[in-house]
Amino acid sequence: MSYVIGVDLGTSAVKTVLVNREGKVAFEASESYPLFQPKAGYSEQNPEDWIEQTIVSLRKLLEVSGVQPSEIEGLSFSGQMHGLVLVDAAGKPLRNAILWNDTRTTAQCRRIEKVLDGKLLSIARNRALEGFTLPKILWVQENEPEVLQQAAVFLLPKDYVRYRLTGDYAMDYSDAAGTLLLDVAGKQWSQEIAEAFELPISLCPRLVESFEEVGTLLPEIADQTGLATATKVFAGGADNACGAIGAGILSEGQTMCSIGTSGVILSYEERKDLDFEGKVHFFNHGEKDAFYIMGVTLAAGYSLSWFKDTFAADKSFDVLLQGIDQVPAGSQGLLFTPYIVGERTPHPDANIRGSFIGMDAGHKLEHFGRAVMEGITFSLRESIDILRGSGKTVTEVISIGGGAKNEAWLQMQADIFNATIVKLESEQGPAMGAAMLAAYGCGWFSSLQACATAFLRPAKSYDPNPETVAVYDGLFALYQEVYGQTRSLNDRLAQYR
Ligand SMILES: Nc1ncnc2c1ncn2[C@@H]1O[C@H](COP(=O)(O)OP(=O)(O)O)[C@@H](O)[C@H]1O
Ligand SMILES: O=C(CO)[C@@H](O)[C@H](O)COP(=O)(O)O
Repeated sequence: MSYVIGVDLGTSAVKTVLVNREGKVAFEASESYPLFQPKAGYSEQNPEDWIEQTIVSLRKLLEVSGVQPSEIEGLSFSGQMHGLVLVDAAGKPLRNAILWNDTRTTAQCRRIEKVLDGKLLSIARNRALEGFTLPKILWVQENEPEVLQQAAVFLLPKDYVRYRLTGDYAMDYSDAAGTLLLDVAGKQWSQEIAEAFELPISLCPRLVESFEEVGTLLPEIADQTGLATATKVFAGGADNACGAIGAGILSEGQTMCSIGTSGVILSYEERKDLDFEGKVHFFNHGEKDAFYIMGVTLAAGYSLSWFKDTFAADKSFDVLLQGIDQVPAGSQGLLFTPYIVGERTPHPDANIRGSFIGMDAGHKLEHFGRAVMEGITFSLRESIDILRGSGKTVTEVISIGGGAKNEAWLQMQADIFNATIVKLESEQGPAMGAAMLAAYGCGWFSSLQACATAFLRPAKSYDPNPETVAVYDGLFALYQEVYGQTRSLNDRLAQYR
């Protein structure tokens, strides 16, 4: 039997899947690593933690599966987007990685808008948001100039891991699109944007397609993981592009909901000249010359894990969520907004923070748990509404990520989105998408679409219940008011954080 491996470098953990020629996940492994928040709004990881845990995860995958290294033909990656890894001439990281959910860069976003004005949207096709990479590079330029001076190249998280596994620098278009330095439609680094901020273009690595073979494993990595040096390595893609591939979002009209640390509503797009005025992100897909649009909730799964860790640390997710289907839709008047690290879509606002509105003495832990899940899902509904408002029809949504593990949450998505929710056999969308890039790269299929047809199987679907849809429609209107009503309060509270 032959296999491919997908490595998903997430924010909470690295997940690896071993997939056979039929698309069956033969084995999966996961190793977590810490997130450092030295100040409010800061979010960093140590790139060395990614390397150590990726190696452990790959080794476990081989040991537990008993598969022979020679049976594994290829390996590819999916990675958390936007995170800045600056490396020196010897390939050593110069500081911790600054992650996608770090919001320290508001001043740099305003600088980008002032310097580039309308050019930003016409070239990079996205607004200046705190999470993107260029504002992070400018933050280092302004605050740690000695670090930027020593930098030979900047990489994104999974590109750094791939570099350590193969010894080569590269970045694929889908991940490069989230830097604000790429001419998204033209598929090349923007000299104009780099020059506007006095950044040498040599800082940008070689651009490749997600399914392109970029090397094989270094002997020391083969030694540590048990894999063969001949294993082909394919570039891989941004976790949302890979999630889309792993959910089969490969043609017009298909929509995905991903609840990982962040939350994403994503729709396939082949028209490169569409203008959403920056209301949603517009990025290159992992499929050649295709694109996708998406809206992002910064703290989706993260709101639930924050809630669990803070108020029910002794409980597993399954135990915490056990009683929530006994609580009626609307959590008996308790509303939550998931702005605990700021927000992106539809409110690009680093200062806004979350709220529980309507707390009553009768509310129990399960009301709060349900309200948190409803608030996260309402936030994602805002992105669904933007898609619908742009003329797209959303009647079916493929749901992936950690949030798709819970049945009640899947039904809640159906009722809040008023669409049928489909869960696939594996909710490991991004890791599966990475494995599919390797399978296609190895020549197992003539296209990613053909690979999706062979690999992806629906497990269950959840239809909206019209009565619950009506309840949620009413509550959603109230939810939408909370941002405006709490905005100025949060601006004034910011000084106390
Ligand atoms: N059993 C579960 N039920 C509901 N939600 C869960 C469960 N397990 C994990 N989650 C949610 O999924 C999130 C992690 O999703 P995952 O896709 O693994 O994230 P990432 O790729 O960002 O590391 C957690 O923050 C949590 O909110
Ligand atoms: O910033 C974005 C997308 O723009 C996030 O979606 C990151 O890519 C992190 O993803 P997860 O760790 O939640 O999968």
